[in-house]
Amino acid sequence: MIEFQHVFKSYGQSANILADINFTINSGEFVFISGPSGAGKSTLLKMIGGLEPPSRGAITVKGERVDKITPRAMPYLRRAVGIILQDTHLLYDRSAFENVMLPLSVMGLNPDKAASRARAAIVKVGLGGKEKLNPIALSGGEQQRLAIARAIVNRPSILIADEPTANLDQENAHLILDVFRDFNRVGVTTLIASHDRPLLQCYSNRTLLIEPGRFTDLGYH
Ligand SMILES: Nc1ncnc2c1ncn2[C@@H]1O[C@H](COP(=O)(O)OP(=O)(O)OP(=O)(O)O)[C@@H](O)[C@H]1O
Repeated sequence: MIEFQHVFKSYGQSANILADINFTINSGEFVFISGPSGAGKSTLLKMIGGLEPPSRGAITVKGERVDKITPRAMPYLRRAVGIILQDTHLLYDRSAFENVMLPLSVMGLNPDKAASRARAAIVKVGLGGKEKLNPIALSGGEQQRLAIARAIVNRPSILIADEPTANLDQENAHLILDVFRDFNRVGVTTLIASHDRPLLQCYSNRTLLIEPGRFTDLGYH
């Protein structure tokens, strides 16, 4: 489902941040990308989502070569991969509901159908009853859950999240990971970058470790 073959990445003239990365993630897996700050976790996730090109190597997502993606194939990738970046990019000039509606409006879905899907997504992340609030009125953990609702509203088969529990206390961090777990249980392939090893150890999963100059597939625990 996601395959990296001899992938290298550097920014501009800088040295390689990621060098000769090889791995395969199968459909339905729950994978953590772990490692110290600055090692390249965000870069790896962005490359899967087609937001950052590799410098060299092949990246295949759902049978599409992302490193060679054409503008025509981009909407397919956008729908297939739900992305939650470190900055949630929520819009504070509209309600929680309107934030979740946004990706559906872009797709041109029938408004009634879109509204019921958006409502269902909000309920799924535990924010039922808060749809009319501006995201600014939500707690950090709730804003993170709203970003998850917006990422899954298009029913992607892959969900990737960059440090979704950063700045959250333990209880809220677990709530967020439980939300991802629930989506994974219904078949969504899930990748989460986090440097919080103790938190990750609470979940049975596969871990890919990125350290400066080194990539290790730690397998399942
Ligand atoms: N757009 C960019 N242009 C230049 N350098 C970049 C860019 N994005 C990331 N980098 C550099 O690449 C390296 C890896 O960054 P990345 O954000 O992927 O690491 P990370 O493991 O996700 O870190 P963190 O846990 O702090 O988010 C860092 O040295 C960073 O400064």
